[in-house]
Amino acid sequence: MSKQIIIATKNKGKVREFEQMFAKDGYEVKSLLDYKDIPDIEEIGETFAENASIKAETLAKALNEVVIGDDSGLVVDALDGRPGVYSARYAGLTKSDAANNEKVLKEMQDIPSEDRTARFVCAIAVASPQENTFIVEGTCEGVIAREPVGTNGFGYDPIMFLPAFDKTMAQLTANEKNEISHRAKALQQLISKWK
Ligand SMILES: O=c1nc[nH]c2c1ncn2[C@H]1C[C@H](O)[C@@H](COP(=O)(O)OP(=O)(O)OP(=O)(O)O)O1
Ligand SMILES: [Mg+2]
Repeated sequence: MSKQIIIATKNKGKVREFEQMFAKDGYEVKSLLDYKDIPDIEEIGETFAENASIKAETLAKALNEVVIGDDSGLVVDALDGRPGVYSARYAGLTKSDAANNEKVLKEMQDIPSEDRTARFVCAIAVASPQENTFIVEGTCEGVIAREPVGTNGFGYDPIMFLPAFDKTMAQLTANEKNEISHRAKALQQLISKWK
């Protein structure tokens, strides 16, 4: 019997990263892309943790299985924490990564280098039909670039510059990103606290 993890996400970039990170433990990853009959889950929470819980609990209930929810996004200091929980829909409901990046860069155009600090945040919630929901969080610090650079990853990766690598997140290989990302750190928390 193959081990299976169900993630309450429709985001292909997240699914790919969870597949990469769970592959070494022999888990098969399922997502909302495999359960087409589940209605859209509304992200009405005010925090990443709330939205991760909403996604995980909704699908756990629908499937009567243990489910993981991931709510994540970009928090920019000079923008008072925006896009934050609105990261996916920042430039509109079409949820375009390119348009979101463009909007952040435009809002940041007059912000000097030293004030361009930002972080990715990822909340992961584990919901089960029987037990209380369990939530962990990971962050990854960087600065907002002047223009998009790199083609790996997804979302805001091309505009998130990581001084320690002298590269944007979109210039890292999948393996490099999966060692240092907010999602990787949240998953490490989950694994260490789960036992
Ligand atoms: O590693 C990342 N590198 C770059 N950008 C990222 C990352 N992780 C999340 N992000 C961005 C994508 C999206 O603009 C938002 C997540 O929004 P979020 O609602 O959690 O996900 P989503 O709507 O794309 O899929 P779903 O809700 O079905 O999981 O933050
Ligand atoms: Mg979403």
